[in-house]
Amino acid sequence: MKIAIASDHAGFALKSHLAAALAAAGHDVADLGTDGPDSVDYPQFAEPAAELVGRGEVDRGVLVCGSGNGVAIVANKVHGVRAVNAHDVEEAEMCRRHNDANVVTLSGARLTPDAADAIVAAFLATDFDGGRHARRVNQITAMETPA
Ligand SMILES: O=C(CO)[C@H](O)[C@H](O)[C@H](O)COP(=O)(O)O
Repeated sequence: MKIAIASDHAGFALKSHLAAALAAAGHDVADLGTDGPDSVDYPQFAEPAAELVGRGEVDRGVLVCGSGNGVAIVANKVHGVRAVNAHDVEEAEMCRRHNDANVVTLSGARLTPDAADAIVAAFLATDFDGGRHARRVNQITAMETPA
């Protein structure tokens, strides 16, 4: 799977771990930074990664900041993106099954690498249920201004 990944400084350590783990698992990972622990502004990194998802140039996005909230807010401004801040495996599964989420956001401050690995694995492996959920996702898409 093609995956865009990005973080700010507060997500840098977890993002680095996830980028390496996803590449080792055979995914095609586009790491859009940040590239170190120095303080940066999360919109500068989350937006380009989310744009790749919105344009269909990658299959999914993984974004990390201190809480997972800032990058989720940014990603959800991008046309075609449905981003969810997942705190556990069940949330990751449900955001795929019911919301067809294409970006998962994570807390670099609260998640262990093992917990994040499990969340991302569930996010990548879980299919959209469709059916009544497709009707609702279509209503969300209809709210977006044209690209
Ligand atoms: O956007 C956030 C909060 O929703 C992220 O957690 C950021 O990483 C955080 O705001 C960064 O804060 P810092 O004090 O500049 O490290």
